[in-house]
Amino acid sequence: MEVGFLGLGIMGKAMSINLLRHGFKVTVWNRTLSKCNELVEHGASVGETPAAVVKKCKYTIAMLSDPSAALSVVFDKDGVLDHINGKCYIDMSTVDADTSSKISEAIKAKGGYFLEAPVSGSKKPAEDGQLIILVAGDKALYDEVLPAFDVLGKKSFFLGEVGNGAKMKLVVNMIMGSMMNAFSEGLTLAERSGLSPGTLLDVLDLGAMSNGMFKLKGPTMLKNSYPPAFPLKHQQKDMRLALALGDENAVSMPVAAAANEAFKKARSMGLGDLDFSAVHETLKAPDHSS
Ligand SMILES: NC(=O)C1=CN([C@@H]2O[C@H](COP(=O)(O)OP(=O)(O)OC[C@H]3O[C@@H](n4cnc5c(N)ncnc54)[C@H](OP(=O)(O)O)[C@@H]3O)[C@@H](O)[C@H]2O)C=CC1
Ligand SMILES: O=CCCC(=O)O
Repeated sequence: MEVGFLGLGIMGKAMSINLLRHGFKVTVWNRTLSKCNELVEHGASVGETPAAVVKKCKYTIAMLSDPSAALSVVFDKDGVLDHINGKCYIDMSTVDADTSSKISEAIKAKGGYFLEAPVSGSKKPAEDGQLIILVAGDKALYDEVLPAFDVLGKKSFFLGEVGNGAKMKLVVNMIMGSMMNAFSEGLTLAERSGLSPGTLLDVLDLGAMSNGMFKLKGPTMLKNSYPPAFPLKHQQKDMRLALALGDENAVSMPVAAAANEAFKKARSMGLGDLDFSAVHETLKAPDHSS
């Protein structure tokens, strides 16, 4: 199967390398074109523009930072729409349902086929083909591209009409962002009250709250180390979009709202490009206890 891939950030790079490793022919494009060079070393071809990639490939996947990037790649000059007639577009970026619907409508109006397919799972699962893929849109296209989803992920869910994949992803990340803040507060409280935060990790791991995120991020957070797997600026974008979904549906989300404030504070401290676990740093204000 020949696929195009737009967006070679942390996720897009890992996903496209994984596709190449599994025998897919991949043509890549990235806004900063120099980032394509590493993919060429892995066997990819390069398209000069999103339009050129779509022209060449029957299926094009996108993995872009946010709604504005996702819209720009489709609607701007030399964008996806130029050659979409008869072609298939799969947007795996995390965006809101409105953005996804706008893209879907425009693509269908030009004779193309569309799926939204945001993912749960981060850099390592992307490298290992262990993502969880939240798909919605054209069911026939979903069935057609299952071989690619099977390489990229350990499980895909077909959720019905466009928007449902985006909403599911935002709900999941809203929970994750809130949990990360509670976890950071717990680590800080343990330390400041004279307990060993390392022992707290062991206690948590043995009980009902044991989870992959605490296990993965806890040890690095205790070392004040936040190499970006999921950049904090993207987690804050997801909290913002999830809160907007809460507004639309009159769902009160005080915990998520507080978590969003903490991520905003972290961004204002210049931590946006670090891993989202760097929200831990917002709790390290000078200690006035003595
Ligand atoms: N990292 C993670 O763990 C996960 C991320 N996601 C989601 O996946 C998406 C990508 O995340 P990730 O790879 O981490 O992000 P990165 O910040 O590493 O990469 C972002 C990508 O978007 C491109 N981009 C940004 N703005 C524009 C624009 N205006 N026009 C065209 N391209 C643009 C960047 O291009 P350039 O190189 O030129 O800047 C880059 O290729 C996001 O929606 C994120 O929320 C989902 C699951 C996990
Ligand atoms: O959107 C990013 C999700 C990161 C994860 O699921 O670990």
